[in-house]
Amino acid sequence: MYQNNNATQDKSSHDIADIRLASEGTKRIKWAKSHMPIMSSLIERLEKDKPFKGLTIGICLHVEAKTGVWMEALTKGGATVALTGSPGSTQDETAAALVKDYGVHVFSHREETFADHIAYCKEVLSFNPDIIADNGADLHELIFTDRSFSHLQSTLQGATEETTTGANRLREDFNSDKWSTLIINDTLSKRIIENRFGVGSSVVDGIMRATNVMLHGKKVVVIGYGYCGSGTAQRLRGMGAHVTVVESNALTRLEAHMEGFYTSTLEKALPDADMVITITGRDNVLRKEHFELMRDKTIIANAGHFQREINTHELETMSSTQERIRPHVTSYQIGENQKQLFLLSDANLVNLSAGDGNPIEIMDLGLALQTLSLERIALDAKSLTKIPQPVPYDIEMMVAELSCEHWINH
Ligand SMILES: NC(=O)c1ccc[n+]([C@@H]2O[C@H](COP(=O)([O-])OP(=O)(O)OC[C@H]3O[C@@H](n4cnc5c(N)ncnc54)[C@H](O)[C@@H]3O)[C@@H](O)[C@H]2O)c1
Repeated sequence: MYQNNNATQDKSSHDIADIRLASEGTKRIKWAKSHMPIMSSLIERLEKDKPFKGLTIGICLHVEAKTGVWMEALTKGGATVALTGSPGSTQDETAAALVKDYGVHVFSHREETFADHIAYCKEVLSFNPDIIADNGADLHELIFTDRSFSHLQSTLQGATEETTTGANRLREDFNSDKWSTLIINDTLSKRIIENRFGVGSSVVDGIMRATNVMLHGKKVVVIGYGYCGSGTAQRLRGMGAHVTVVESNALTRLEAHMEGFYTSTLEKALPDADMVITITGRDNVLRKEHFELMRDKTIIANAGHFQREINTHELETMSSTQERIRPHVTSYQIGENQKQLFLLSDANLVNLSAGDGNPIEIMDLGLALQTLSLERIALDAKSLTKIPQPVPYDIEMMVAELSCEHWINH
């Protein structure tokens, strides 16, 4: 078993589905790396410079092949890494490869529940990380709320946070001034390139893989027209769907209108929809009263960070039977007429659960932002103010220039 020098020694080193899947996972990671020129060049440099030597990094990010390339960058850069993912998005092959071939302490498996996820976040924090890289602020929350980890409030050198949801939680719920958290999602490059273009196309891909249904001519309601929702609405329109946007912010709704989308309220839009997608980052967006309005055979999916955008408990309670009819489709029978509603991927992020998540090249850019942010914290945390804040501008511009070099000028 891989020996970790910095972390607590008398604890399990990993918890994954099946170590025998490692060779398949290593192939996936190598395929991803072959399309990640920015990360490949960073890996070469970090292996020489070793900026993370002696440091333990605790990470929460989807355990999939592109993340695997990031793990290679951090371990070759000298770090001990403990990693967990999110419910529904873990590739068990990648998890096995990271444990066996990359020496990462992985706590994650495909079928994990949200309770498992929190237990795994605790496993990661029990390695006493010097730096954390978070996804949705679950690691941050534990450091602030669980006494077992409160000592990290004074020892942590810094953190990154990947998502819109995590950024909202850090600013609205925790308001920490104990260390700097660099918010990857605050960069325009992540918002525009990843959220708009990457999420837009991968959500369409995930829905098509999950259902195998045609999108042309379908009436699709997209709830939330932020960076991810607008990209998703655009890509769905490109596939021939008739898209209606439901957006709570008046200015953003106006933007959707100016882009030529129908805009409406849930009450008006749902009875006529073939498909409904939530992508807001907020809880309980779809509830009992909304399921009641939907017609027979409506397909429902979530692409926002947390499953709880859709109240699956209320959907279960109001249905007489539930049946998994395809690997990513559950049918709920509802009411006297036995209306069927189809929920994709148990309301987990449909692009990561039913598909492979964002295209590889897009995550080459996003993970370069992550890597350089962690390097800045490791080498120069004192230059950063101790609050949640954007990634330093020079890092964002460096990654944008590298992307131009590899995507356009090559
Ligand atoms: N699936 C993925 O791969 C992926 C990638 C990045 C981000 N995300 C997640 O997607 C979600 C959205 O991210 P974003 O960057 O687009 O955020 P954003 O803040 O840019 O947009 C969210 C939009 O939803 C609207 N909204 C909020 N509550 C609403 C409601 N009840 N009804 C209608 N509209 C509502 C807001 O006004 C806002 O315009 C977040 O949870 C984020 O973490 C997912």
